[in-house]
Amino acid sequence: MNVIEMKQLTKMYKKGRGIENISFSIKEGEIFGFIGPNGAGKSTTIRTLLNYIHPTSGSATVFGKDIVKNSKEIRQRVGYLPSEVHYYDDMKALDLLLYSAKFHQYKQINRINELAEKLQLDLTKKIEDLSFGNRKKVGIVQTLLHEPKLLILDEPTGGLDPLMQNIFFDLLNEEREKGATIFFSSHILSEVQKMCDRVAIIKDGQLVKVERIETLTKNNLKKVNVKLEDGKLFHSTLEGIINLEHNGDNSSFLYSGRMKDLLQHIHTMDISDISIEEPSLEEVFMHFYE
Ligand SMILES: Nc1ncnc2c1ncn2[C@@H]1O[C@H](COP(=O)(O)OP(=O)(O)OP(=O)(O)O)[C@@H](O)[C@H]1O
Repeated sequence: MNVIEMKQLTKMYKKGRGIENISFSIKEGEIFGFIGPNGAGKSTTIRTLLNYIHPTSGSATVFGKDIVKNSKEIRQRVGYLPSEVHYYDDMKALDLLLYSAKFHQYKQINRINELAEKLQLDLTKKIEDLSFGNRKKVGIVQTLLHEPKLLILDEPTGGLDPLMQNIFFDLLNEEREKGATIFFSSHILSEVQKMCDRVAIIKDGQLVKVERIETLTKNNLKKVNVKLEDGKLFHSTLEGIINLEHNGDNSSFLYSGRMKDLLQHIHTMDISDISIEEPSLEEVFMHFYE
């Protein structure tokens, strides 16, 4: 079953484009990444799905329900973490979270303490006295506390130190094991690579690609490192070679053509060392954005 389904979803702001004709679906139980640089349209897509802003055209469903007609029900069933969390500053973290639990008609109040303990969050403090990262933790507890079947997370790791990011990802894995579907946006590709089953890439408001993570990293593109004898530098005009860089007497590049062509091309060169490896998602991503 598709938990999220978008069909030609479009949002035009008065000042210009937000997103155009975005169509993709997310299946139940998937961890799905949404990747793109600043201003690409990730937040616009997410906010449209939750009906905080209205689509200009196209449609979408969450849990099979129309995002405009059934937005109240959808918001109640989803755990949504916005990229920037804004709260009533003079409330204590615990009071805010109790209020939130009530909104979701959630009764397991112990869970607030359990989550706060894992995230090392002091619930007795007022929101205004918390650092940016600790406010983010309040947002994370708020998002996870009612054990939603769908988590929609907009740049969830911003403000968390690397140790805390790992704790957060452990929490997400726990939710996934319980059967939750997770949709999260990021511009940090390594975390998407670590967590997600599939990824959608968005650029200038348009969908570039939806792909399984393995396919994306194995999709023909290779990272090649070469060292020539006598400290000579590698140069080539072979089609498919991009991003050639020299570091000392090492050369590296990305190659997107047939491997046979590359091997035929270099076999007469005085190569002293070579490695051909899978590129990182960052490198794959750069390739799409050339
Ligand atoms: N409220 C708004 N009014 C007008 N234009 C907006 C508004 N919000 C976003 N935009 C524009 O829509 C486009 C997409 O922005 P959006 O915030 O969705 O991108 P994003 O991928 O989430 O980026 P970021 O990572 O910076 O949050 C941008 O060109 C942005 O300037």
